Amino acid sequence: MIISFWRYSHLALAVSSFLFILTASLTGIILAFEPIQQEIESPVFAVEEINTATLITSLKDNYLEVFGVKVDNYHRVSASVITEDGDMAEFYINPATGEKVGDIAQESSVFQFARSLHRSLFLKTTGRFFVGLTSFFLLIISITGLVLLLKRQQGLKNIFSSIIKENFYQYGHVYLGRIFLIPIVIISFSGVYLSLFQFNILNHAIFNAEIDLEKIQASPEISIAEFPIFKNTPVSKVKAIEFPFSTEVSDYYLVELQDRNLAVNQFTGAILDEDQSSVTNQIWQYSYVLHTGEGNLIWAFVLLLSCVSILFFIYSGFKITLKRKASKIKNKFKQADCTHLILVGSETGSTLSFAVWFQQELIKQGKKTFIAQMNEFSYHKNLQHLIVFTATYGVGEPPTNATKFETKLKSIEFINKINYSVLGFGSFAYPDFCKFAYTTENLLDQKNNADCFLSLHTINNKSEESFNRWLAQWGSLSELNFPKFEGELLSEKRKKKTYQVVNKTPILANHHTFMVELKSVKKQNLKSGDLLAVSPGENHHDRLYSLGVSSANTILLSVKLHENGVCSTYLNNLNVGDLVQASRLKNKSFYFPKKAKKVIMIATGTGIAPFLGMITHNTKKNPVDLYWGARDHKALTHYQAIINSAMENDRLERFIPVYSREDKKHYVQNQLRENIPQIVELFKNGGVIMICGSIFMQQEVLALLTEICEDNALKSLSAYQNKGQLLMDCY
Ligand SMILES: Cc1cc2nc3c(=O)[nH]c(=O)nc-3n(C[C@H](O)[C@H](O)[C@H](O)COP(=O)(O)O)c2cc1C
Repeated sequence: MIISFWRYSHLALAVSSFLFILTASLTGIILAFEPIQQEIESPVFAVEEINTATLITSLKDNYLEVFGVKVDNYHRVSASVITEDGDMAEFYINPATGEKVGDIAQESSVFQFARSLHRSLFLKTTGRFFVGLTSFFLLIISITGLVLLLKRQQGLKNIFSSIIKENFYQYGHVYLGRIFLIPIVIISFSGVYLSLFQFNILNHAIFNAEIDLEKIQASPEISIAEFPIFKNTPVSKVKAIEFPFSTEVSDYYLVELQDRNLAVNQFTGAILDEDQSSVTNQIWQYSYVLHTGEGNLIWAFVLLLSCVSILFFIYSGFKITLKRKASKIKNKFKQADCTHLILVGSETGSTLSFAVWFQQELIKQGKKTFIAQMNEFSYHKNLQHLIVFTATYGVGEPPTNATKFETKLKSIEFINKINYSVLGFGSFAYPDFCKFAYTTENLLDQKNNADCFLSLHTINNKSEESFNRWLAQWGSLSELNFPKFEGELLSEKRKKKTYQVVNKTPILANHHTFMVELKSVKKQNLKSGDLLAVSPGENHHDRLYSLGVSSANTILLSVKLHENGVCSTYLNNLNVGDLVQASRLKNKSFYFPKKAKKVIMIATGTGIAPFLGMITHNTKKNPVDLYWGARDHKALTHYQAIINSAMENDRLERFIPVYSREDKKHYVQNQLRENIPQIVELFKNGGVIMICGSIFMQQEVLALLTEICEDNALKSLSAYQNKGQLLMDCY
């Protein structure tokens, strides 16, 4: 696995503190309910509108003696008093009347348990230390996460732009990271800050009133109701008041306000001493409220959701890491003995998985092959073939393990002639598609003794089909026969199901196409656009087909019979009633849009199958145009009835067949060019373009769409793709 400093720090800290973070989040979820419960249960008094003078007077009127009052973060006022019956008691009061409104309840044992675990893991000082350290780790994990997010989204200004989907866990990790990053930074920072007090690194300043007792006056005495400081201070600003112990003039009120401490003469109301609350204390107060959610229902709820999100981050983070760890660089031979060298530029490991597979296949074919990261490039005179597999990051930049490649290459002289081939991995969603692969090819181009064996091939979104096309070309040039790369899609152990053939058309002469209709033996919910991986037998790999769902809810497959095609031959030999083993792969990114003012479907050949299903089930009668490219009108034979029925039922507005050997003799992209205003309208109005069929057609159509976007001052095509206005399933 190859990772950058930020990714490594993010991962290493998450792994090392995962058990503590897990405990803190689970207990945090429980504790978040406490302020929610308190907030709901607490009697509400308008403490902003009641002044402290009223509070003190009413207490003095109601009780024999008052020791003190406290106002908590929920704005509940409690008093410690001697009642008329002579009992010492502490309870909640109405601040306006001084009357008792409720007992101070014992904290529930669930919250007590969760709090102890949350604060000290039941390990006293050692536990508190680990909890503090965990908060610190969480803070760093959040900061490194932010850096990774900024890199992924290409800067702050794009932070809320749509996220490029690679898989569910990666998408969820980034999506929720964006939402919960700030609350988690606040939780972790406040946690660290509160911990500093536990270890006396920071201390609460204690207010020691400095008063010259000789000079305290008992006159002019005024009633408490007239004390300016009490009259002008609402109860909401008070944290605690300690009442004078006796009626001696040297005893005074000790008042703790939100922002300062005061000593107040009990006869004259004069302020005897005053101390601003220290910054440390104030930050403590904010940290405490932000960390616990006390007194703010909405924030408590945010804390609850943040703790739940941390659980998701832990789970999805591990899923992502395990996936990335799947491929590792391993070498069987010494580099000096190898004729083939594969260099890999990969940040998150997916390019590496292609490269490792290719290395193994070359070795199987008897080629001594070495694999290395691009940064580790070194030359040996036995080298004949240099194959570079590289991803692109940032704005067309190299992945972290390829940053030194250019310098290394410049310092190398190829003593003997070598052949090089570059394979670029990237995504159309980025403006600089596979740019670093182009840079690499240019650099190699300039070297002496280096010949281009196969010119640059680019792969969008880790497309296995596209990789297989490169493989076939590279194989034929080097006279090697490679099996198909079937990557993770097919290597995953999926459950196979049994399907029965309910219909099969004969082969269409000259076109070699046929339709198969399958029905799942057990009930299954399928959607047009899903993929069916058909098993042609034990010794063969599965083959993927885009499926359509017919009006009778059967699976429609449109198949082209290939001369040596194991799976297409297998399907063609089936008879009605035969059973087929296959598994369904959900392909959510290629479903018919639920809401779209207009849909343009573009297909060639058998790529029409999912669209046949989609138009059949277009019950809302959304306007759909279907462009379909084929050699001649006979190719339509199998699909004609479905298309006619969809048009009659207004489920398909326009069907535009484009025949390359008839009429104008042109291709779908030529036909689309005649309808540019309609495409511009569609992009502007949130319509959707769906493409299914050959990669060649896809590339031509994408080139046209890019041109249309540029010429008509629209957004970039990748922006529409990110918004789900361009859906593709090409092979
Ligand atoms: C943050 C980020 C930036 C990217 N930038 C580009 C880019 O500029 N051009 C491009 O073609 N692909 C870009 N990609 C797509 C990756 O190159 C592509 O997903 C590649 O298959 C990843 O390979 P890896 O898993 O081996 O690192 C980017 C991906 C991410 C996450």
